[in-house]
Amino acid sequence: MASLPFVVDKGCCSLVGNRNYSLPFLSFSVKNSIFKIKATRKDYGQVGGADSDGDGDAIQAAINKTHKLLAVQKQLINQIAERRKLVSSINNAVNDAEFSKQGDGSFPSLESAEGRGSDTFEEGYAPDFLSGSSHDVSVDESQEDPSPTISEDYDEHTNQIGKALIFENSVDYTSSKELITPPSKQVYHNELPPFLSAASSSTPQYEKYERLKDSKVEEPHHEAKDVYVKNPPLAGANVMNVILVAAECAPWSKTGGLGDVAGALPKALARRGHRVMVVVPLYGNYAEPKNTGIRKLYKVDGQDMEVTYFHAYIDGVDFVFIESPQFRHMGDNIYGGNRTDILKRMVLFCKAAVEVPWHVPCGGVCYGDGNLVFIANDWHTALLPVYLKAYYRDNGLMKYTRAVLVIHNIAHQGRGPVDDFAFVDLPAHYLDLFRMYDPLGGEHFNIFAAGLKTADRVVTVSHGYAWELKTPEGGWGLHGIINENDWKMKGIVNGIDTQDWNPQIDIHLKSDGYTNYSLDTLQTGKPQCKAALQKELGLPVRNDVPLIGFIGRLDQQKGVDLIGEAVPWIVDQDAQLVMLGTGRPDLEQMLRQIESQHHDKIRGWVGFSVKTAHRITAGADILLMPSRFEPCGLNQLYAMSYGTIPVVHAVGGLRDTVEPFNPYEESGVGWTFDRAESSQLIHALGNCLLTYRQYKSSWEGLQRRGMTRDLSWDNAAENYEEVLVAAKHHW
Ligand SMILES: Nc1ncnc2c1ncn2[C@@H]1O[C@H](COP(=O)(O)OP(=O)(O)O[C@H]2O[C@H](CO)[C@@H](O)[C@H](O)[C@H]2O)[C@@H](O)[C@H]1O
Repeated sequence: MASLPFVVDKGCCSLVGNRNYSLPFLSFSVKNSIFKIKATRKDYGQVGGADSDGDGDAIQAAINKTHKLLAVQKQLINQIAERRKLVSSINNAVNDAEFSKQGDGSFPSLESAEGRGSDTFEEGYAPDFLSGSSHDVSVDESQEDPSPTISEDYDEHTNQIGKALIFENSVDYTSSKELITPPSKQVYHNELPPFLSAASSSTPQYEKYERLKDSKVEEPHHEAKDVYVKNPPLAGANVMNVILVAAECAPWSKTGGLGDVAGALPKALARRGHRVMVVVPLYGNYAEPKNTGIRKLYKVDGQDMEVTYFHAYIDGVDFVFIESPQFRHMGDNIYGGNRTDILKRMVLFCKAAVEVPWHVPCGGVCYGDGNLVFIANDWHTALLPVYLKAYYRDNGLMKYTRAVLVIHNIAHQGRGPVDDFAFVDLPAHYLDLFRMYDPLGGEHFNIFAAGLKTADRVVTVSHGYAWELKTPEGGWGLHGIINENDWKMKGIVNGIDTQDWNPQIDIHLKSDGYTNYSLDTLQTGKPQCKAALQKELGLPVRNDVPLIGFIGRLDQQKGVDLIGEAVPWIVDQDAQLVMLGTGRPDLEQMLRQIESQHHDKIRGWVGFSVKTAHRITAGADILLMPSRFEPCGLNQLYAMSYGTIPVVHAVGGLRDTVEPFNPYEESGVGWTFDRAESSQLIHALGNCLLTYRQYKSSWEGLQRRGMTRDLSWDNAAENYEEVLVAAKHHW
């Protein structure tokens, strides 16, 4: 029997004989393990049509060949199955290591998860408070994406526990000589799922698919970081699904540092190979996210509230936006409204966010609740670990899902009267988690307290702040709980987004006379930015005056009033001062007043402008941060990377990150002072100005050390990973 070379294309498999016979068209699908053999009479006729005398023989020969071909196909199918098993076993080996404590080895299935409503919980697992908590509303048929259905098989591509959501329009997949695992195109329609691109790229099957895949992914405004696709996951066997949940996320929504962290940390975790999602409210009409068509109802204060899920995939991260009338147009007032308004918004947000891994297919596949860790942030999402426990884990659901709570600022706790408990919709015995007493507030309801108690792990944003939180002064009434939970607490210093905050590529320095610069071009680039800033703000354009900057929320925390007290001294120094901020009306008024009193030297910009923040960071020589407390602080990190010298109160993260200048050893990156007092600020700033004016080489050394520091999120992400792993193994 002559060998029959294969001619393979993506849609079908045809075979050509050595006598130019066209052999029967065969197609099969590996999807759902159903194989279809199509051989029409016409096809057979063509096979035998070469020799009319030998029609019978030819047909018989063709039939024999077809049988052989079928055997070959069967063999190929078996090989595919073997490959699938191999990939599956690789993934399972990873998962097994993580889930070895699981007992029966079973995973919670998405099927039961899908049932999230009371009618589909297992008998006896239907918590009263959950029934009606979320309902399927509908999937909008008009959306481009087809409705997902549950596939019959476990899909090893998804690294997913439970049944995978597969889109109906998936194409049949045919074999080739080079066996390629059915491409995720079947499952992910036009994009490579994030966890696959990094986590699984080391397996040959995926590498082959890499070459085949349509490289077009949704990339609205960031460039793809395909560089990561080729590397094996840095996280190794610890690869997991991570969902960061926050009330704000840059660049879409930001009132301060939380937005920056929510926009940047997930990308760093994704670079380590994790499958990472951010869940955030949709406050406006953003360009990037697309409506998934998936809608749900959640009860808040007895009323059904509808949410719709939007999705964007950017820089290896799934961004899921929760749209609801409650969030619409709140972008400039994220924490605004009265106490119960914001409480209800956060109840809705947390209820919807905790079920995102069940409902929202990202690249076609839901995250599922196995091998999953949530990262909640501040009091706004501190209800998430509570809901995870009360609604799900107490009821045998989401058994393998964990929650880490990050403290960015303990000063805001979600406090209210004990009666507020009614809004959070929890079983009565949960009240004790929220009930607090302190001498100032008396008995009250405290959301941060409940979150800290229920989270599997707690992170705060610097080592210094982790220590301060345990003191009565730094814990703001929660120090007792924090001390009790010290065993699960860790300080991790924030990083910075080196794409957004990088003087070499900063998009805000590309116009109006500003320029990008690096360490090599610092001596020309930075003065140019300084001149552009002075010009833009209408200050005298002089390179010889030190330009001092401040950027931040105008409140008690940031110590902006201390700068106000130091203004008479500052203007006597022949220096310029530029302040940007928004917040307390009296402090906003202070900014306006000092500007009008010293119009030739001071600008007080009241408002929120990301562009201006970048330009001040580049154009200023010195950045002041006299914060009374500062959990981490990002502006001093941004300043350092732009060659701008920080002068800071040595507290919290500022102490951790600003090593004081030592003129004898020529070390350090800035100046610090020990007490939040204007006299101390003046003393430190005085030394700084002296060095600026008289010790140029020391100044350049300070700039160089700041600019060459690794301030990226990559180190922090590795530390977060340790916490996530610890949470995962916490039972
Ligand atoms: N008027 C304005 N216009 C434009 N941009 C403005 C602005 N005011 C502030 N910003 C920006 O907001 C961010 C502020 O970040 P910070 O970390 O300094 O403070 P914040 O107190 O909000 O964050 C809390 O969370 C973060 C993150 O964990 C901790 O670092 C911090 O210590 C803690 O208080 C910076 O990106 C800054 O440029």
